[in-house]
Amino acid sequence: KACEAAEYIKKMHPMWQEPLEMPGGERQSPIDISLRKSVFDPNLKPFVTQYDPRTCQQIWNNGYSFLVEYDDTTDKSTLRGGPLEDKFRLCQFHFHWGENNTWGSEHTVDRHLYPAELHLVHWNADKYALFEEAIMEENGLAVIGVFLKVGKRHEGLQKLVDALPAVRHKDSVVEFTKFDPSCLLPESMNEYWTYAGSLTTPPLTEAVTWIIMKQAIEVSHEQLAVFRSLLFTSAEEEVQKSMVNNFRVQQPLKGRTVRSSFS
Ligand SMILES: Cc1ccnc(S(N)(=O)=O)n1
Ligand SMILES: [Zn+2]
Repeated sequence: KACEAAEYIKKMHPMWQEPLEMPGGERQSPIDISLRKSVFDPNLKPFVTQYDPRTCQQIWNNGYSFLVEYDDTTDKSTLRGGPLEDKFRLCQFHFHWGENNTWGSEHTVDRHLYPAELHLVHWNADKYALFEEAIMEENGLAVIGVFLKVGKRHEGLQKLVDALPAVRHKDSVVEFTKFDPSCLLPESMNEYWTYAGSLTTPPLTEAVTWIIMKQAIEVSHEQLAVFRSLLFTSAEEEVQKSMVNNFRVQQPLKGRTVRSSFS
Protein backbone atom coordinates (compact mmCIF):
# COMPACT_ATOMS: atom_id res chain seq x y z
CA LYS A 1 0.00 0.00 0.00
CA ALA A 2 2.57 2.54 1.09
CA CYS A 3 4.95 1.64 -1.72
CA GLU A 4 2.15 1.72 -4.32
CA ALA A 5 1.12 5.13 -3.00
CA ALA A 6 4.73 6.24 -3.13
CA GLU A 7 5.18 5.09 -6.74
CA TYR A 8 1.94 6.81 -7.70
CA ILE A 9 3.01 10.04 -6.03
CA LYS A 10 6.50 10.02 -7.58
CA LYS A 11 4.91 9.61 -11.00
CA MET A 12 2.14 12.14 -10.50
CA HIS A 13 3.82 14.80 -8.47
CA PRO A 14 6.17 17.45 -9.93
CA MET A 15 7.01 18.48 -6.36
CA TRP A 16 8.57 15.11 -5.60
CA GLN A 17 10.59 14.90 -8.85
CA GLU A 18 13.31 16.88 -7.11
CA PRO A 19 16.30 14.87 -5.91
CA LEU A 20 14.49 12.97 -3.19
CA GLU A 21 17.57 11.41 -1.67
CA MET A 22 20.03 13.29 0.54
CA PRO A 23 23.29 12.03 -1.02
CA GLY A 24 24.91 9.42 1.29
CA GLY A 25 22.06 9.78 3.78
CA GLU A 26 22.50 7.36 6.70
CA ARG A 27 19.60 8.59 8.83
CA GLN A 28 16.82 9.78 6.54
CA SER A 29 13.12 10.17 7.41
CA PRO A 30 10.33 9.14 7.32
CA ILE A 31 10.46 5.43 8.16
CA ASP A 32 8.14 2.57 9.01
CA ILE A 33 8.07 1.89 12.77
CA SER A 34 8.12 -1.88 13.25
CA LEU A 35 6.56 -2.77 16.62
CA ARG A 36 8.49 -5.99 16.99
CA LYS A 37 11.85 -4.36 16.10
CA SER A 38 11.48 -1.32 18.38
CA VAL A 39 13.32 -1.56 21.72
CA PHE A 40 11.71 -0.54 25.03
CA ASP A 41 14.04 1.93 26.82
CA PRO A 42 13.06 2.26 30.53
CA ASN A 43 15.35 5.29 30.84
CA LEU A 44 13.15 7.33 28.49
CA LYS A 45 11.40 9.97 30.62
CA PRO A 46 8.04 11.55 29.84
CA PHE A 47 8.65 14.76 27.92
CA VAL A 48 7.37 18.18 28.96
CA THR A 49 5.90 20.77 26.62
CA GLN A 50 5.26 24.32 27.80
CA TYR A 51 3.57 26.26 25.00
CA ASP A 52 2.54 29.92 25.37
CA PRO A 53 -0.32 30.73 22.92
CA ARG A 54 0.81 34.38 22.91
CA THR A 55 3.85 33.34 20.83
CA CYS A 56 1.60 32.22 17.96
CA GLN A 57 2.03 34.64 15.04
CA GLN A 58 0.85 33.56 11.58
CA ILE A 59 -0.11 30.86 9.11
CA TRP A 60 1.90 30.60 5.88
CA ASN A 61 1.38 28.45 2.77
CA ASN A 62 4.97 27.71 1.71
CA GLY A 63 4.02 25.55 -1.30
CA TYR A 64 4.70 22.27 0.58
CA SER A 65 2.25 22.54 3.49
CA PHE A 66 0.76 25.27 5.69
CA LEU A 67 2.90 26.29 8.66
CA VAL A 68 1.67 27.86 11.92
CA GLU A 69 4.66 29.92 13.03
CA TYR A 70 5.66 30.90 16.56
CA ASP A 71 7.91 33.61 17.94
CA ASP A 72 11.02 31.64 18.94
CA THR A 73 13.16 34.58 20.07
CA THR A 74 12.60 33.68 23.74
CA ASP A 75 12.07 30.50 25.80
CA LYS A 76 8.28 30.90 26.00
CA SER A 77 7.26 27.75 24.10
CA THR A 78 9.58 24.89 24.90
CA LEU A 79 9.99 21.10 24.81
CA ARG A 80 12.29 19.16 27.13
CA GLY A 81 12.70 15.67 28.62
CA GLY A 82 11.89 12.40 26.86
CA PRO A 83 14.98 11.45 24.82
CA LEU A 84 16.23 15.05 24.85
CA GLU A 85 19.24 16.33 26.81
CA ASP A 86 18.63 19.99 26.06
CA LYS A 87 15.77 22.53 26.00
CA PHE A 88 14.15 22.99 22.57
CA ARG A 89 12.08 25.94 21.33
CA LEU A 90 8.91 25.54 19.22
CA CYS A 91 9.28 27.37 15.92
CA GLN A 92 6.38 26.02 13.83
CA PHE A 93 3.97 23.19 13.23
CA HIS A 94 2.57 21.85 9.98
CA PHE A 95 0.89 18.76 8.53
CA HIS A 96 1.25 16.15 5.75
CA TRP A 97 -1.86 14.56 4.24
CA GLY A 98 -3.23 12.52 1.32
CA GLU A 99 -5.76 13.04 -1.43
CA ASN A 100 -8.10 10.66 0.43
CA ASN A 101 -8.35 9.08 3.88
CA THR A 102 -6.43 5.96 2.81
CA TRP A 103 -2.97 7.49 3.04
CA GLY A 104 -1.19 10.76 3.91
CA SER A 105 1.08 10.18 6.90
CA GLU A 106 4.87 10.16 6.48
CA HIS A 107 5.67 7.62 9.20
CA THR A 108 3.79 4.32 9.42
CA VAL A 109 3.40 1.78 12.25
CA ASP A 110 3.79 -1.79 11.03
CA ARG A 111 3.05 -0.33 7.57
CA HIS A 112 -0.26 1.16 8.78
CA LEU A 113 -0.93 4.43 6.93
CA TYR A 114 -2.81 7.29 8.59
CA PRO A 115 -4.67 9.97 6.60
CA ALA A 116 -2.42 12.74 7.98
CA GLU A 117 0.47 13.54 10.32
CA LEU A 118 1.20 16.65 12.42
CA HIS A 119 4.81 17.83 12.92
CA LEU A 120 5.70 20.21 15.76
CA VAL A 121 9.19 21.51 14.95
CA HIS A 122 11.55 22.60 17.76
CA TRP A 123 15.24 23.61 17.76
CA ASN A 124 17.97 23.23 20.39
CA ALA A 125 18.14 26.62 22.10
CA ASP A 126 20.72 25.43 24.64
CA LYS A 127 23.30 24.86 21.90
CA TYR A 128 22.34 27.23 19.05
CA ALA A 129 21.19 30.83 18.69
CA LEU A 130 18.96 30.40 15.63
CA PHE A 131 16.78 27.76 13.97
CA GLU A 132 18.80 28.30 10.76
CA GLU A 133 21.94 27.21 12.62
CA ALA A 134 20.35 24.27 14.44
CA ILE A 135 18.91 22.83 11.20
CA MET A 136 22.48 21.96 10.10
CA GLU A 137 23.52 20.20 13.33
CA GLU A 138 23.14 16.57 14.37
CA ASN A 139 21.32 17.37 17.63
CA GLY A 140 19.79 20.55 16.35
CA LEU A 141 16.09 19.72 16.01
CA ALA A 142 13.34 17.76 17.77
CA VAL A 143 10.10 17.10 15.88
CA ILE A 144 7.01 15.66 17.57
CA GLY A 145 4.94 13.62 15.11
CA VAL A 146 1.24 13.02 15.85
CA PHE A 147 -0.91 10.78 13.64
CA LEU A 148 -4.38 11.99 12.63
CA LYS A 149 -7.24 9.55 12.12
CA VAL A 150 -10.78 10.18 10.89
CA GLY A 151 -13.38 10.33 13.67
CA LYS A 152 -15.10 13.03 15.63
CA ARG A 153 -14.52 16.69 14.85
CA HIS A 154 -11.50 18.17 16.64
CA GLU A 155 -12.76 21.37 18.30
CA GLY A 156 -9.25 22.81 18.89
CA LEU A 157 -8.27 22.26 15.23
CA GLN A 158 -11.36 24.05 13.92
CA LYS A 159 -9.93 27.54 14.58
CA LEU A 160 -7.02 26.59 12.33
CA VAL A 161 -9.28 24.99 9.68
CA ASP A 162 -11.38 28.19 9.53
CA ALA A 163 -8.25 30.22 8.73
CA LEU A 164 -7.06 28.00 5.85
CA PRO A 165 -9.11 29.57 3.01
CA ALA A 166 -7.10 32.78 3.65
CA VAL A 167 -3.85 30.94 2.76
CA ARG A 168 -5.19 28.91 -0.17
CA HIS A 169 -2.32 29.86 -2.51
CA LYS A 170 1.43 29.33 -2.18
CA ASP A 171 3.22 32.32 -0.49
CA SER A 172 0.04 33.62 1.17
CA VAL A 173 0.32 34.56 4.87
CA VAL A 174 -2.36 35.49 7.37
CA GLU A 175 -2.12 36.66 10.97
CA PHE A 176 -3.01 33.85 13.40
CA THR A 177 -2.70 34.38 17.14
CA LYS A 178 -3.44 32.86 20.54
CA PHE A 179 -3.37 29.25 19.38
CA ASP A 180 -2.14 26.71 21.94
CA PRO A 181 -0.77 23.71 20.01
CA SER A 182 -0.99 21.46 23.08
CA CYS A 183 -4.66 21.02 22.14
CA LEU A 184 -3.34 18.95 19.20
CA LEU A 185 -1.40 16.51 21.42
CA PRO A 186 -2.92 13.17 22.42
CA GLU A 187 -3.97 12.52 26.05
CA SER A 188 -1.24 9.99 26.73
CA MET A 189 2.04 11.84 26.29
CA ASN A 190 4.19 9.12 27.83
CA GLU A 191 3.78 6.57 25.03
CA TYR A 192 6.02 7.39 22.04
CA TRP A 193 8.74 6.08 19.77
CA THR A 194 11.99 7.98 19.18
CA TYR A 195 14.78 7.64 16.59
CA ALA A 196 17.53 9.69 14.92
CA GLY A 197 16.37 10.99 11.53
CA SER A 198 16.13 13.90 9.13
CA LEU A 199 13.85 16.61 7.83
CA THR A 200 11.39 15.10 5.35
CA THR A 201 11.35 18.14 3.07
CA PRO A 202 14.37 20.07 1.74
CA PRO A 203 17.04 20.64 3.03
CA LEU A 204 16.52 17.00 4.29
CA THR A 205 19.32 17.57 6.83
CA GLU A 206 20.04 14.77 9.35
CA ALA A 207 19.42 16.98 12.34
CA VAL A 208 16.19 15.59 13.82
CA THR A 209 15.46 13.63 16.99
CA TRP A 210 12.01 12.28 16.05
CA ILE A 211 9.39 11.70 18.76
CA ILE A 212 6.37 9.89 17.29
CA MET A 213 3.30 9.68 19.57
CA LYS A 214 1.66 6.26 19.83
CA GLN A 215 -1.87 7.66 20.25
CA ALA A 216 -3.44 9.31 17.20
CA ILE A 217 -5.76 12.33 17.49
CA GLU A 218 -9.20 12.28 15.87
CA VAL A 219 -10.29 14.85 13.30
CA SER A 220 -13.41 14.84 11.11
CA HIS A 221 -13.56 13.96 7.42
CA GLU A 222 -14.76 17.53 6.74
CA GLN A 223 -11.74 19.04 8.54
CA LEU A 224 -9.33 16.95 6.44
CA ALA A 225 -11.25 17.99 3.30
CA VAL A 226 -10.40 21.64 4.05
CA PHE A 227 -6.66 20.70 4.16
CA ARG A 228 -7.14 19.33 0.61
CA SER A 229 -8.68 22.62 -0.57
CA LEU A 230 -5.25 24.28 -0.26
CA LEU A 231 -3.09 24.71 -3.37
CA PHE A 232 0.59 24.03 -4.13
CA THR A 233 0.46 26.87 -6.67
CA SER A 234 0.54 30.63 -6.28
CA ALA A 235 -2.37 32.88 -7.33
CA GLU A 236 -0.75 33.96 -10.62
CA GLU A 237 -0.02 30.43 -11.92
CA GLU A 238 -2.48 29.47 -14.62
CA VAL A 239 -2.75 25.79 -13.66
CA GLN A 240 -3.77 25.31 -10.01
CA LYS A 241 -2.64 22.13 -8.25
CA SER A 242 -4.40 20.81 -5.10
CA MET A 243 -2.13 20.52 -2.10
CA VAL A 244 -2.47 16.79 -1.41
CA ASN A 245 -0.05 13.86 -0.98
CA ASN A 246 2.62 16.22 0.43
CA PHE A 247 4.47 13.38 2.13
CA ARG A 248 7.90 11.96 1.38
CA VAL A 249 8.50 8.31 0.42
CA GLN A 250 9.82 6.16 3.25
CA GLN A 251 13.58 5.83 3.69
CA PRO A 252 15.82 2.86 4.59
CA LEU A 253 16.37 2.28 8.31
CA LYS A 254 20.12 1.54 7.69
CA GLY A 255 20.60 -0.22 10.99
CA ARG A 256 18.99 2.41 13.19
CA THR A 257 17.10 1.38 16.33
CA VAL A 258 13.70 2.82 17.14
CA ARG A 259 13.24 3.05 20.92
CA SER A 260 9.84 3.00 22.62
CA SER A 261 8.95 4.64 25.94
CA PHE A 262 6.52 1.81 26.67
CA SER A 263 6.80 -1.95 26.74
C1 LIG B 1 11.10 22.93 9.50
C2 LIG B 1 11.07 21.77 8.58
C3 LIG B 1 11.66 21.86 7.34
C4 LIG B 1 11.62 20.75 6.52
N1 LIG B 1 11.01 19.59 6.94
C5 LIG B 1 10.45 19.57 8.17
S1 LIG B 1 9.70 18.11 8.72
N2 LIG B 1 8.62 17.66 7.64
O1 LIG B 1 10.75 17.12 8.73
O2 LIG B 1 9.07 18.37 9.97
N3 LIG B 1 10.46 20.62 8.99
ZN1 LIG C 1 6.76 17.64 8.31
